[in-house]
Amino acid sequence: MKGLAIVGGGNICAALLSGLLDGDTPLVDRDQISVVEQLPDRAAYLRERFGVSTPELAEAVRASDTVVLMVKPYHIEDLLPRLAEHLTPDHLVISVIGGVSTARVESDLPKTPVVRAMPNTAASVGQAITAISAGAYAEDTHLDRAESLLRAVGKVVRVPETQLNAITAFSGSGPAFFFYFAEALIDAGVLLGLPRALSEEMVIQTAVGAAAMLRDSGDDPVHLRAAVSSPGGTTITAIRELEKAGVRGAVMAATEAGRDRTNQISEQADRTGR
Ligand SMILES: NC(=O)C1=CN([C@@H]2O[C@H](COP(=O)(O)OP(=O)(O)OC[C@H]3O[C@@H](n4cnc5c(N)ncnc54)[C@H](O)[C@@H]3O)[C@@H](O)[C@H]2O)C=CC1
Ligand SMILES: O=C(O)[C@@H]1CCC=N1
Repeated sequence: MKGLAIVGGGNICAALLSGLLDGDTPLVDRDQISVVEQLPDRAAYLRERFGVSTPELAEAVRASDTVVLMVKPYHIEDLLPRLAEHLTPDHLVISVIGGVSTARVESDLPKTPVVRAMPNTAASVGQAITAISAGAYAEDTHLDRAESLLRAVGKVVRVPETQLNAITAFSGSGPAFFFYFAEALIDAGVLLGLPRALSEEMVIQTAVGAAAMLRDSGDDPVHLRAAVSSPGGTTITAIRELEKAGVRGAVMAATEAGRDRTNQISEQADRTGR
């Protein structure tokens, strides 16, 4: 890689930078990374925290062959025409922008290879799952380039772009759903009379243990839950309450709502295209 330019230095950018640069053997040389961030205080934080440079757009694009877009969907109308002025035929654009299609990004750029990617914030600890799709001008070599970058911060799967709006609301948002459940369980421990710090410690380690079992045991969640649920015991008694409250249906409805919101963002973005 010649250099990596990231445009938009917010939460997902910080997660990617943590995953790439933290640790004893950084996966990418920090001298090769520049972040274009419009808020001066945020740019200063990124320089201080990650040791990356924060130049203007033109300079960052000139010093790179890969440009990662990490702005909000409503930022693209202003950004893409300015980006187009600085791109060369050697550039690959990786767009992480939720709900914005490769066709919409391409519509403001000069026949540029675009790969759309949906990671999640677990990139910060090298445990993301990222789905990627190629745009009209991206070839396998471009997908390979995007994959090798994103593999440095977790797993990568290649999917048809038609699945990416669902995936945005599913694994893109996914960590938030697990954090939400952890929050609820910590409060539940407090309700049962445990000190909050102890409840938090127990919930975090229980989540880590359950995640490791899901990944490593070779068993599916149904069997793993059955093995915790003794006949006539405490677990099944508690699970009945989750079923009565419709938690399973609520999870499905929540992801549908997220997917619908992503579709709405896509339509709004398409209306601003050329
Ligand atoms: N936060 C997450 O977990 C994930 C976010 N995404 C996607 O990543 C994108 C960014 O999300 P967040 O980081 O959460 O948002 P954020 O609001 O934290 O960060 C966006 C940053 O872009 C900057 N920015 C906007 N326009 C700019 C421009 N023209 N030049 C330079 N900087 C500019 C803003 O000042 C802000 O710091 C969104 O499109 C979102 O859908 C994708 C996967 C996961
Ligand atoms: O909430 C959002 O819009 C973004 C997309 C996926 C995760 N965060």
